[in-house]
Amino acid sequence: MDEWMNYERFERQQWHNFFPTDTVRLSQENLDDIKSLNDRISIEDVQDIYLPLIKLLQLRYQTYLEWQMQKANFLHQKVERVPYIIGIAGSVAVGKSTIARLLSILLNKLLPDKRVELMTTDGFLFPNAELKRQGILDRKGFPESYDMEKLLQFMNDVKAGKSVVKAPTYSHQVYDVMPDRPLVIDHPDILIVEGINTLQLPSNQQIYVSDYFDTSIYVDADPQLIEEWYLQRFGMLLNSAFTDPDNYYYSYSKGPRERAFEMAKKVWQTIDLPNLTEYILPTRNRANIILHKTNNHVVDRIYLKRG
Ligand SMILES: Nc1ncnc2c1ncn2[C@@H]1O[C@H](COP(=O)(O)OP(=O)(O)O)[C@@H](O)[C@H]1O
Ligand SMILES: CC(C)(COP(=O)(O)O)[C@@H](O)C(=O)NCCC(=O)O
Repeated sequence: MDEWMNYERFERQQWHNFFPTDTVRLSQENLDDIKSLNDRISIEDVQDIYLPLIKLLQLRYQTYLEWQMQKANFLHQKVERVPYIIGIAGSVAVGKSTIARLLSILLNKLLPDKRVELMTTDGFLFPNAELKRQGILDRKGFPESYDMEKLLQFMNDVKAGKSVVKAPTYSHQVYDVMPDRPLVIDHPDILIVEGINTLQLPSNQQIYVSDYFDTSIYVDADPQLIEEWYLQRFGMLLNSAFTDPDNYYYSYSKGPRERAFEMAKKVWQTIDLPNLTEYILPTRNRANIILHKTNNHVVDRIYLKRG
């Protein structure tokens, strides 16, 4: 069966024409925020792709608020403010967290009176010590390496409107979870949840994390390009490790650079690529929206699920 049959496909120019963004002026402050997030993000992409996407998300959000009100009236309940949750999935290093942060800047611009928060599911990985104990350190990122029960409980608490919910965090530099640095989510209007596993069915649970999503986005690209982006990011991690003995990559940064890159290439080939092929890519067509990227992270087409 054609896995694309329930999607409509839009080319870049066509997508841009749905919402000619000459009408939205990004302030210098917005541009500075975007550039400080990642100075390689193309502002043309922001105008052509992400602003129309934000407009679409805004329309979905308005419908959601309306539905919350209708439902409460029907059930004779008080209208509660329930966070709207946007999920972002895709391979390691495809650019999920960059897009998540960009969307949060743009949502703040378009909906200044709404509070937007951001979290990543990396924090729900088991600590390295536990992965070692189970003999699965080389399976980091695979479904069994996450505490999915804890993640589902987190999603449930947020959707139930609990006011202060803590999420554990992860550091790429330390290469481990940071139990002392939880992220506090305090009843946002919109929560963006980003992670490779956000559209997966946990192996030992019956609930999908995405059951809590009001919109889901899958970021897609050719695995060969993603490998390139993975190695570029590795290069940046290596550069910043040089002066920091606590950094996981410190010893690699002191040795020959080619050796470090050989190691990173091997990690991509033996861990992240098989994870993409076996567990992440098969979740692609659960997403409402698929963003397809080509060279230099440029989005060349977008798919919208019908209905
Ligand atoms: N739009 C973009 N333009 C340029 N570089 C990008 C863009 N998005 C991501 N990157 C770079 O690609 C690499 C992977 O991005 P990241 O957001 O860390 O991916 P993920 O969260 O999916 O692992 C990083 O080095 C990041 O700076
Ligand atoms: C922590 C991660 C699973 C999360 O992925 P990301 O935030 O990069 O999308 C990944 O970065 C990772 O560490 N994978 C294990 C193999 C590796 O070192 O790349």
